[in-house]
Formats: sequence, C-alpha cells, structure tokens
Amino acid sequence: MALCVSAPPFASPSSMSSLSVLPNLFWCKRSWATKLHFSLAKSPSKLDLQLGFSFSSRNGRQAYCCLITENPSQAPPNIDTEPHKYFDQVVIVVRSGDGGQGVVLTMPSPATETKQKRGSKSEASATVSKRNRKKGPLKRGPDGSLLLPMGGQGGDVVIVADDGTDSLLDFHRKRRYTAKRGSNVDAMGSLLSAHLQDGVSAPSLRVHVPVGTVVKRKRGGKFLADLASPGDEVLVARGGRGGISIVEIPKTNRRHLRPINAPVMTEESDKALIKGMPGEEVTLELTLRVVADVGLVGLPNAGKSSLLAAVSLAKPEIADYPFTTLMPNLGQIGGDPGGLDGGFALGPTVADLPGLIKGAHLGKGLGRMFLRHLRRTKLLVHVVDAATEDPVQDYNILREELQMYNPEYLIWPHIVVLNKLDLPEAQLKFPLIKEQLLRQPIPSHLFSDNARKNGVHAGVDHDELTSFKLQGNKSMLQNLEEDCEGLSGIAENSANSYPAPIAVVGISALRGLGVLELLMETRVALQKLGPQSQTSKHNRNPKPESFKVPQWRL
Ligand SMILES: Nc1nc2c(ncn2[C@@H]2O[C@H](COP(=O)(O)OP(=O)(O)OP(=O)(O)O)[C@@H](O)[C@H]2O)c(=O)[nH]1
Repeated sequence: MALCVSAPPFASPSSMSSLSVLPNLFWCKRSWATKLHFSLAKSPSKLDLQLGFSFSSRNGRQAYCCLITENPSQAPPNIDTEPHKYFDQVVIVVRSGDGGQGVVLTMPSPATETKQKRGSKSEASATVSKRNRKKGPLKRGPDGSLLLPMGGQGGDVVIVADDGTDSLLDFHRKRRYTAKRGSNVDAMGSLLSAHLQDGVSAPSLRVHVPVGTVVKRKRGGKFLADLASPGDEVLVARGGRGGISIVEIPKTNRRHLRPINAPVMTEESDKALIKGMPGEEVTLELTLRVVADVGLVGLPNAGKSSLLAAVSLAKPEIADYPFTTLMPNLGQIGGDPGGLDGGFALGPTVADLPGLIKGAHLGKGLGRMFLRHLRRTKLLVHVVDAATEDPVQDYNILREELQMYNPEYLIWPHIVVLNKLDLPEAQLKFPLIKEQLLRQPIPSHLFSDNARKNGVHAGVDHDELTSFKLQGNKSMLQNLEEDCEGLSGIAENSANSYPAPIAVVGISALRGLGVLELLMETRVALQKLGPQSQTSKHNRNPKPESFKVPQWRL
C-alpha cells in the first residue's frame, strides 16, 4: 500500500463544487485498496476546500472519499466575521422558574395537641408558647381554615431595555435563559412545627436588551412589547406557582378527626399536589430598531460616517472603500452652535446606516434590511457625493431603493447633503445640482401602476415574500409587512404630491465646511416636526405611527 499526497485523481478545480454535492463516502474492502491518496485541495476561486483521500483498487477503479468539505458560500455565516448579519435580530428561548415544593405535614393526634398546649410552659421556647396561648398552635385564616405553607414562586423572566447595551449580538452566543426555581417549604413534618413558613420566591430574571428592541413571540408572531425607552420592560414568562402543603392524618387517629378546613391527603397520589407548577418556556424573537431622530442614508463612500463624526462625538470607522459601515452607528448631537438658543437642550440622535446601492432590493451589497432602522427616525438626511459623475442620478438611485423598501420613506421629510465640496469638481457642479434637486419632479417610474401591482412597491420583493412564505416564517413576514405599513395611502398619492427636499446643503464633512448650516436646517426641521421628535437618552419614545408627515415645500 502506498501513501502519498496528491490531488484527488478526478477532482479538478472546476469539478470541486460538483464533488461536494456527490455522496462523498465510498466503501471498499481493505484488500481492494492498493493506494491511498491524501489530498488537501483548494479551487483557484478559494471557494471550496476539501480534505479527503482516494482509493485505487487493483482493477483500476478509483473512489474518492471526502472527509471535510468547506464551501464558504454555503457554510453558515460566522458571527464574529459577519456581525452585521446578527446584531439586530435573534431568537431566544426563555424559561421561568418552577415553583418550589410544598410539604406533607402530619396532623397531630388530639392528645398530642392538648399535651403540647399544656406542656408549652415547660418547653424551651417561651416565645412560641406565648404565641400559642394567644392564637393556638396552628395558624388559621379569618375563616378558621388552616394556613399551610406554600412552596416559593418560581422566578419570572423580564426583558428590559438597557441604555448600556447596543446590539443583540451576545444573544447569538447565549440563546437560553432560565430563571431560578422557588425554594421548597423548609418545614419539619408536623403541623405543629413552629417554623412553618412559605418557601422563598425566586428573583425575576432580567434580560437586558438594547433600547429600541421589539419583542415578539416566535410562535404566531404575537407582539409583546416595543421597548423604546430606557427602563421599559415586559414580563415574558411568569414563574410557576409554589406547591401547596397537605395534611396527612395517621390512620389510628382518624376517628378522632375533627373536620378541618385544609387540603388533606387521602391517598398516596395526593402527594403530587405538593409539587410546584412548572415554569413557562417561551421562544421569543427580538428585533432591534435603532432609536434615532435623524437617519443618514446614502450610497457607499458618500461620506455618511464622516458626517456623523463631524456633527457628533461618535467615532465611526471611515475608509475609502465601500461598505465600511456594516451596522448603524449612533451619535448624539451635543448642541448646535448655530442655534438661536445656543444649542439643543436634548441633542437629537443621528444614525449612520450602511451604504445602499442600486439593486439593494435584490440583495445586492448589504441588501436593504437594515433600512428597518429608519422606521423610528423623523428626518432623513440623504448624503450624496457631489464629486461623482452624476450626483442627481445617485440621489435618484437612493430614492428608488428607499421606495422599493417602503414608499412611506419618500414622504418622510428629508434634507439632501451634497458632500465633498472641498473638491474643485464638486464645487463647480454644486449650484446646478442644487437647482436640479430642488426642482426636479420625482421620477414617475417610481410610482408606475405596474410597480405597484407586482408588489415591489411594498418594500417586499416577490422573492423575499415567497421564500418567507415557503419557510413558513410568519413573524419575518409580519415584520416586513409592518415595515410597509401605511403603504395603501401612499400608493394613492400622485407623484406631484411627493415632497422635494426641505433643503439642499453643500458641505465638506472632512473639512467641517457647511456643517453649521446643516445643523441649522436639521434643527429647524426637527422643531417643525414637534418637540417630541427630539429624542434624548431620557426621552426616547418616538411614535412614527402617530407622526404626521408635513408636506414640505420650498
Ligand atoms: N475630499 C473629501 N473626502 C471625503 C469627505 N467626506 C468623506 N470623504 C472620504 O470619503 C471616503 C468615504 O467616507 P465614509 O465616511 O467612510 O463614507 P460612508 O458613506 O460612510 O461609506 P460606507 O461606510 O461605505 O457607506 C473616505 O475616504 C473619506 O475620507 C469630504 O468632505 N471630502
């Protein structure tokens, strides 16, 4: 038998992908194998990596056995390398605590009870005897019924919005949360025991999620809460009730039994009553919707992150390659130096979203699911690179992709920022582009009947809908449909009623030029939208549903 390292005999790089889908294991008798080839093969595209060995039998037949097939295109994405696919959605399982156990207590015979009453003085515990003299040895309720101790209540599970948490990533690493069980009744066997106390209830398990998390039941997609403000909380699983205690009466004393008003053990199976109720297990879908007043949208490299860095203390990653931003970055404008009252009291929050590209609705680039984070914003800022060949077209691509996701975003008040005005070519074009953007009608094809009918307008393309339907993923479907609320009214609007930008501002985010003017425009717009639109760390509760979109006209 020869052992050598070689490429598998029939695994050319081009055939690698087909190999990985073939049944990879071939059994052969040991005696048939004359050669054993170990191979570590990688296709030139670096898409497939296989580790395997091949057998050559005496009669010339060959078989290839693949031990490991690694095809990153099919392999599940890695949470550490692709966190943006995980940070805003997760499914977790929570379980409340079981109730603690009650106890089986023995009923003392009347003789013992009397003896205990008489002999109480001679007993060590003076306190107990005093109490017994006043109330009798047994605890009774107002109606005379015996009060028996209960097992402790199991811990509830509460989801709470926490300012200190900013993504749902950690929940992918730990998906199961279980509250503690209530403690058992800690009593000795006699009903006359001086220490008959309820079991201790377990504390609630508080699961901290980022502010802006929407909590739904996975099964049925039932909405439970929108935790839009810090400290908002929702009880998602109630702890099990503690078990009751029961009284066991010795057979010999049954004839002396006075009727007692308490659960009595009549047969062995009654012991099951002392068991506490089990806790609830619930599967939850958590979806994070960033809470911000202003959403920055734009094509990749337009300078959104640079703008966020220029107007806030946020330190987003900035680089001259597309898709530097993979997850929304949040920044808070600390004050507007250009403001008449010396700045914002609350400081609006700005969200910098990943870049959108043409075809994002078909899944190109990072897709457009992150646009769900615009839902709570009051004002959109379209960031356009004024130094490109056709900034007006870039702006239209942006509007089109927004419209494909949710046409409601077209009537959202927006400011256009023409960035990179420090570059001479951008400076030259600026007056003309500004004029065009303020005057140009919204392209009619965005509102064509055809587009409306085939459902693309709904922000849910057919492929997406069909795949969710096929997978039976009701809650995802519901999410998408929710994101597209308000569509019907908008679809009826005529193209003319879609608002032009509130303002077109030229800036250089890199040099800080024009930033003051932008802050002024933002401030005025937010003020017109009402004081509730300015969210702060302590006042984050925007309600897009109740928000009336003004018809901005210049
Ligand atoms: N000349 C000039 N360059 C700028 C300006 N603003 C941003 N840039 C550059 O443009 C490139 C992209 O900037 P980013 O802020 O990362 O752009 P982005 O829109 O956040 O990009 P994505 O994360 O890909 O969406 C960087 O090299 C910046 O230095 C500007 O005002 N003038």
